[in-house]
Formats: sequence, structure tokens, C-alpha cells
Amino acid sequence: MISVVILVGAFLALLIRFWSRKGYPTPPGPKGLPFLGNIFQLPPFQFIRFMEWKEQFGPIFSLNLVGQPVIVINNLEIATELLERRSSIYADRPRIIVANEIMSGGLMLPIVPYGNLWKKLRKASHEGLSPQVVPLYQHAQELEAATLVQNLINRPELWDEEIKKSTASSMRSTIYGAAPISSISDPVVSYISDMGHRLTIAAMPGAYLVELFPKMMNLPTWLAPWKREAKAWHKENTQKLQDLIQPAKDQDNDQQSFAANLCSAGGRHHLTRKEEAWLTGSVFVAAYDTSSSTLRFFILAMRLFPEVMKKAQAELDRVVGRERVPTFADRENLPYIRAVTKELLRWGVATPLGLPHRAQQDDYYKGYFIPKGALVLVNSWGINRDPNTYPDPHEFRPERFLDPSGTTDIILPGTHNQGHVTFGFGRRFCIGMNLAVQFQFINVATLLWAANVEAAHDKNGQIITPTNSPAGWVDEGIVVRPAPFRCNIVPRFDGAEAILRRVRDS
Ligand code: HEM
Repeated sequence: MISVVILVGAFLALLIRFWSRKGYPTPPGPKGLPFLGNIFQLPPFQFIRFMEWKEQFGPIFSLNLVGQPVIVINNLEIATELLERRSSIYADRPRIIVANEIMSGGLMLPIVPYGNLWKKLRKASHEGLSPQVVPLYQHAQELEAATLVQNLINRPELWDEEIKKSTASSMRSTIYGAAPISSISDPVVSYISDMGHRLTIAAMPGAYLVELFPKMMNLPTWLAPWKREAKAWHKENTQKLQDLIQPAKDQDNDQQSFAANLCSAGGRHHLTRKEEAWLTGSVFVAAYDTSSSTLRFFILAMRLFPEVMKKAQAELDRVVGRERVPTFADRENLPYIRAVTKELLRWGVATPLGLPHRAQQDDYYKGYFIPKGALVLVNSWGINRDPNTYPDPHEFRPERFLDPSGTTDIILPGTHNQGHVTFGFGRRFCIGMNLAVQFQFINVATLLWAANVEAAHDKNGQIITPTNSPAGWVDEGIVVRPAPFRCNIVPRFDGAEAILRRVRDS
């Protein structure tokens, strides 16, 4: 009798589940372990594994991470339909207890769940990062690019460190209005990179049991050392971020910056002191890692594709000449350099899986069921390297963004006018995109104007050739970057370095 009741119960449960999905299955996906699902099938560089699964299961497939449904999208059409057209359903982020709720006090913008707080923070940050405002930061970016290239010429063996320092310096002056950083051992460089790293590690699936069993949040602190540590980290970093923003709040500081803009809003955004500090800190963290990684991909691209370097330099010689460095005023007349910048962001995508979105309600797509609460990942790396959109996708070929006359930018629908999907989708689209593109453009133009990236030789006289594949990259969780490799960065003509020095000293 009991077994009949169990059987009927199980049948009814199945039926209810079936009805609630209107009979639709979730997208297919790889078979995993009971309860644990696919958690052990996700090595570093997950986007590569996702490409294999795309071949097997199609452009949209599902995973199960210890009971958490995950939907992975591998093509532009599906990403546009779900994350852009149905953006109100997919604007949320997964709940991340330790990294967001405790360590960041719920204020790290990229991982704040969708809701009123997110709307308030996003609106406030839009004012300092809009297309109308970011040109105010161009002068600081020009000076920083000249300094970087001069340092690269003098210390090519430290190119990776110099890029880290220069990105931190450029982003700090645009975000906080602070003076340039002069040494690679300046504590701000390690501070900003450690902060991003620490939060990324804490946000990774499996980092803390409480993410699987949220009731553990109710444990007293003496029984939950992770809670004590996370709270202490939050307290310490709140103080540090408040110290960083203080100069921008001082009345006598008239330097244009994101923070100055935010603080001068006169309470219009209704932000507390702590919210101002964390919002500015989140923008600094989000800007630093992604932008420095992209610039490292640029060194790799120029080392691997010297013919692109030569073509870009011919344009710079024609338009700018050799008596002065390129500036933003030249941008209109440098279509090839603009195309190199776009190709860099397509080919060297720093965040290959973007950031996870979360479905806020049940949804259906072409016969598939996407359950409320599912994480939705977009494989931006795979979309940016789809051979149907980008022939020979692993080649660095700026021409793909120019019409046959070589003067007009080609616009690709569904990419926010970028030609690639590196900055994400929908309401959570990267808010720093305008600043990021400006930063890459001026660094690309200044480096190519002044110098060549050339091969270095090992002790046996053999040319060192870095690999054009993820095998030579570092996966830091959310951001990937090429591992440092040896190369030479040499001035392209006499006098280049002196001109750079003059710009820097101005
Ligand atoms: C090449 C450099 C950059 C790349 C590749 C990049 C990429 C991304 C991606 C993929 C997202 C998530 C989009 C989504 O959820 O669909 C994002 C979000 C974000 N980015 Fe960027 N980003 C870059 C530079 C910047 C810069 C310079 C800033 C600030 C000045 C910035 C600030 C942010 C913020 C605050 C978010 C969170 C937005 C939200 O959740 O509402 N990023 N970025």
C-alpha cells in the first residue's frame, strides 16, 4: 500500500513539474554526477569546454552545478533575444553571499542583485561615465599613454608590470582625480589588483559552503570563521576606499574625475558616504583588471601579427607625422587605428564569459524551458570567434571592421555599435565601455606611433614566439590575460622617445 502511495506521489510530482514547464524541457547538456552535476567538468578556460559542448548540444545548453541550473548561450542571436529584448527578465545577478553581501557590504556594483539599490548605484555612476562626460578624461589618458610607452621602450622586459602600473594610474586619475603613479611598486597597484582577485576567489562556485546552504548565515560568528574574516575585510576596505575618495571630496580639488562628479552631485543621488566610497571602488576594480588584461593582449597581438603593426604605422605616419604624438583629435582621421582597437577587443576578450545573469522568472525559448533562478552565461569568447561572423576568427585582422575603401567602420547589429560582444548585454551592459574604448585607443595609437614590438631571443639564439591560444594565458576566474612572455619594444625612429618625454613632462 505504502509503495503505491509513493508511486502515485512521485507521478503527481512529475506531472506538476511537467505542467509548470508547459511540457518544455530545459536545453540539453552534458550528463553529470548525481547531486553534484557538472561541477567537476569545468576546468580553467571554461569557454573552451563550452565550445566543445556547443558542437555536441547546440548553441544553447544547460548545466547543473550542485542543483543550480545554468544556461549557457553560445550565439549572438539567442543572446540578443534573451538578454537584450527580454532584458527585464535577465538583469539580475546570482546571489553571492560572501563576496557581495558580507565583503562588499552589498555595494560592489557588478555583483549587486537587480533592484532599487542597483538602479540607484547604476544611475549615479552613469553620470560620470556617459559618452558626453568621458572626453573630459582624455588629457589624463594621453599623458599616461605617453608615459607608458616611454617606460616600455626603456624596460621592455617589464612590459607586463608597466602595463599594470599604467592602467592603475590612468584609471585612478580618471576615477579619483589623483596624481599619476610613478613606481610599479606603488601600493595602490597591488591594492587594486589584490582587491579584485580576493573578491573573484570568494565569488567562485564552491568557495564557501554558505552559498549552497544560505541558512548557514544564521550561525554565530564564533562558529563561522569565514563570516568573521569577511566582515573584518569589509571594515578594513571601507576605510581604505573612503581614504581614496577623500581628496576628490575636498573643495579645493578641481581635477575632473568620476569621484568629483559623484560627490559634487549635491546629494542628488541620495548616496551615503559609504555607498559613494564603495561605488567608486567598484568602478575602479571593474576598470583595472579588464583594461590591463586587454592591453596585455595588444602586446601579444602586435608580436604575432607584425603586418598589422606596419599597416597601422603607415596610417600614423600619413596622418600624424613624426613630430608629435597622436591625440584624440586625430581619432576621426585614423580609421585603421580605430579598427585595430575594435579587433583588439574582439580577439583579446578579457572576460570570455562576461558576468553571470540570473533569470528572475520562468521563461521559454524555442521550445526550451529556462527556470526562474537559472544562471545565464554568455560565451562572449565563442561569439567573438564565430567563423560565420568573423572569417578566420583566430587571426588578428582589423580590416574586418572596415569597408572596402578602408575608411568607414562596419557596424554589426546587436553589438551596441562595437562589432563584438565583449562588453556584455542588456541592462547590465558594461557601464565603463566609453572610457574603456578611449583608453585602448590612445594606448594603441601612442605605442604604434613610437615603437615596434619585436621578437626576443632565448639564450640559444632562438626566437621566442608566444602562443596564439589559451594555452599561453592565465585564467584568473573572471578575467583572463596572456602570461608574460619576452619581447623587445624598440623606438621606431630617432626622436620618438624625446617627444614622448616632452608630453609626459608637460
Ligand atoms: C576592456 C575593458 C573592459 C571589459 C572587457 C569589460 C567587460 C565588462 C563585462 C563583460 C561586464 C558585464 C556585462 C554583463 O553583465 O552583461 C562589465 C560590467 C561592468 N563594467 Fe566593464 N569592462 C571593461 C572596462 C570597464 C571600465 C573601464 C569600467 C569603469 C570605468 C567598467 C565598469 C563596469 C561596471 C561597473 C560593470 C557592472 C555593471 C552592472 O552590473 O550594472 N568596465 N564589464
